[in-house]
Amino acid sequence: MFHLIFSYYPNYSAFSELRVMRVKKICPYKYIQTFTQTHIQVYIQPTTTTNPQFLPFHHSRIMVVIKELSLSSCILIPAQPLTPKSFAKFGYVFSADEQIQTAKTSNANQGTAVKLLKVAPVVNNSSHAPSGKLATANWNIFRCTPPKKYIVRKEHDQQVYTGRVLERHPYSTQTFVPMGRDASEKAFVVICAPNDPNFDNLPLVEKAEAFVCRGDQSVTYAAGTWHAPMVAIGSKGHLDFAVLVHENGVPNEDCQEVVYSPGFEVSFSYS
Ligand SMILES: NC(=O)N[C@@H](O)C(=O)O
Repeated sequence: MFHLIFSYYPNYSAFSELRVMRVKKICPYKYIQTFTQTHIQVYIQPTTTTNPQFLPFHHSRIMVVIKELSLSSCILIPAQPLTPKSFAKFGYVFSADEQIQTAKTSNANQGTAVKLLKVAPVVNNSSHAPSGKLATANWNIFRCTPPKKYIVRKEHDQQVYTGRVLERHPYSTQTFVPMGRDASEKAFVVICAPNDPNFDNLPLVEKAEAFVCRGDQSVTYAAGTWHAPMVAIGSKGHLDFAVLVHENGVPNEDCQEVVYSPGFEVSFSYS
């Protein structure tokens, strides 16, 4: 009997070479990393020695690829600095230093805190989901490792990240709050694309935009906004995010993905 512990959908034939693997004490995650950003399924065959605590994924996680698209030409997206204004078409940014001048505020904590009110929405539209299964608000933590394999350093400190996936959470906002990073750091890159009304509201990747984000900025993707999986940058190792999203456990309603071949490129710099 096999357990599905991590499920991505293949977008190339290598998946057919995937062997069902016996879990030893290696982390199957390393196995997943041998694939590029595509979708694969990794099964395990529990053995008597398999101790659940060694299983990195205690439950199956289905990412549903709704489309695989070929790009006829390379798309290069120059990243811009993230600000509430520059990101407004895709969602919301909260960053105390930027919003303390503009947000509605009140006193709190017996006068020892300034409370910035309603700096970003929290949306749960799961009542409109086909399954009718209501989602719960979940705080998850994403420990993001910079995808060094997909970032190439060019001349003049230019970095180019190649991404191949855009995804959306059709019925929920998703907020990423970086933890433990300084306002002075360029800590992560977010990539978003508008819907293409002429193509089933799939991403209009030619109009995608990218944003370099500081360590004190949080982003909220509006419900249904196409975005790339989080891209941590820099040389400080992993970047942890507290992530708020509504999930009902129905894969196609929690997260839909579009996979591109070849990928799109995002240029950014650390200076
Ligand atoms: N790809 C991926 O993990 N996306 C996350 O936003 C998620 O939890 O769905």
